[in-house]
Amino acid sequence: MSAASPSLSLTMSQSYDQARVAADWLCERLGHRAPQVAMILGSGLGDLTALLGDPLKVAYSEIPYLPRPGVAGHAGTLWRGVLAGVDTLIFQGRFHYYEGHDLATVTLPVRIVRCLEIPTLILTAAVGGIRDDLRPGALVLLHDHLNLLGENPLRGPNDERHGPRFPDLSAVYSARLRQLVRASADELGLTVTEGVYACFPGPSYETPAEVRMARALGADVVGMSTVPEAIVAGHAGLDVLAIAVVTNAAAGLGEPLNHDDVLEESRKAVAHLGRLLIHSLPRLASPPDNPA
Ligand SMILES: O=P(O)(O)O[C@@H]1C[C@H](O)[C@@H](CO)O1
Ligand code: HPA
Repeated sequence: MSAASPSLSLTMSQSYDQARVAADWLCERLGHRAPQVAMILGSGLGDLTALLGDPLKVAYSEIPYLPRPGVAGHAGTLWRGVLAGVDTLIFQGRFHYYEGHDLATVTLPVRIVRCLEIPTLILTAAVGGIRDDLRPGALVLLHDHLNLLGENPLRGPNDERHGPRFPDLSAVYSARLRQLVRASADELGLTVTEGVYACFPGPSYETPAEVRMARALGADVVGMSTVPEAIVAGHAGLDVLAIAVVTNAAAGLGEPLNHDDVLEESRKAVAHLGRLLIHSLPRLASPPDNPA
């Protein structure tokens, strides 16, 4: 049932059915009680799974309909365990549009999270920094995005089981969750800023002119993921937090780019991102009317 090669285009209803099958399969394998929080880990951030206590894991290749990630730094393992007392599901690795997948496949993990009835989704990503203060290692909470993919994962007939035809994305990145993380960062003495993510299709890094365009459009960071996942999560009514790790100055603003350097920088950031998650996760997992 799983595919190693890029998939053909799926309708939204087919992706709902696939997510339902995968979620039911995961309930049998990892337990029927819904985890409190789900995370999708970006390039080089896989070592965050070491924070999990009592971990259970399953290879993506075993999960119905999930392809194997084809990019270094994306292991392709799904974990369930306890992080700072919070029952957490972690996708160690994501699918990117540039790998050749359609956006339904890219966002299948998000649909699975919805089918598992997990209310809160934390997206993480490695990014290039455009804003002058964003040096490698900086953590940026996304408060908005520019979808420059030229595609939208919700294109095609809408399936109301997923969400409404015309979802409002004006608050897709939860202000409440961002505020909780900022409070945790303050208590830990960590610097965290906010910014706008511009999503390019990749796999080539942006040109300097594209980075200047993204800056002029209001972007603070650039990347090749996260936005399709956030759109689908917003459509499905999930509470979304997105944390970007700056791994490099965006093209034209620093050194030439390569993925090995991106991985090296994001692996370095695991330590402080991990501290931040350990501190903030109990608050993020608490219902708004019952703060931890
Ligand atoms: O999965 P993320 O967005 O963290 O990965 C970034 C974007 C490309 O896949 C890759 C470029 O180095 O890292
Ligand atoms: O500069 C970048 N551009 C796009 N994606 C990235 N992922 C890490 N750095 C970058």
